[in-house]
Amino acid sequence: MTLPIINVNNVTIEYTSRVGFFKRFKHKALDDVSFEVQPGEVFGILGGNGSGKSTLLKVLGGILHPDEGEILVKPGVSRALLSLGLGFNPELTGEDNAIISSMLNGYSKKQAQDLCKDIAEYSELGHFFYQPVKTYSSGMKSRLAFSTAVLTEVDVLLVDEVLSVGDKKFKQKAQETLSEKIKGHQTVVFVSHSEQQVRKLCDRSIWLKDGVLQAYGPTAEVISKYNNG
Ligand SMILES: Nc1ncnc2c1ncn2[C@@H]1O[C@H](COP(=O)(O)OP(=O)(O)OP(=O)(O)O)[C@@H](O)[C@H]1O
Repeated sequence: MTLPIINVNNVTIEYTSRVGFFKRFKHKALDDVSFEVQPGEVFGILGGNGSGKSTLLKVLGGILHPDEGEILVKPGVSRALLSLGLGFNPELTGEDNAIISSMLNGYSKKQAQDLCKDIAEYSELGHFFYQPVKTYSSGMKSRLAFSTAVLTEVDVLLVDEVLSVGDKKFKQKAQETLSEKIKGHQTVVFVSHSEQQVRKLCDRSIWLKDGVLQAYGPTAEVISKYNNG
């Protein structure tokens, strides 16, 4: 077996929220979670509402840092998180957000500006591409997020339900592009409520329940446990 591209070791994330002037509520969104993602594989994260899937994706994307445990990413590996409404500055235009995203992924300003033309075309946002993101609908934000992440070459794509919004035509185009990337051995970590999508796309998967890992391995086996549990 090759060396993992991402190694998740005993990761725990605890959210603290204020529930009154003197009271705080603590909740473990992830509890001692461990698994590995191999280069070139499509890895699925299954689980019901509130099970910790999006939190885990944010940890994998380096946006959240574990309270306990660690995440080891192979040196030099770039990651992009495709998630609705995350990471965009609402005051900036789609164009500026796309440029910043690509530059955060290691592109020079000139390279990012060149790529921007492709992102504008792929996203089919028309003149809205040059308007502030706060004027976008959720479907338009998802188009911008998908187009930016998928056209910027990154080593690991972290996909969070982005494919579930947008109109039928764009959704189909997005799925075809993702399939092409997968055929080209793109590493993808994929969160979905849809068992069929995970079954179709993912080699291996995990199932999370209340932040705790219930199953880890080949997707068919994980789905069978998910359905019985
Ligand atoms: N910023 C936050 N502050 C406090 N609690 C949070 C926060 N974000 C998430 N949680 C809690 O952490 C748990 C896991 O949330 P998360 O969004 O990761 O779940 P999920 O599996 O992605 O859910 P869904 O399928 O509904 O999108 C939930 O109980 C949620 O209420």
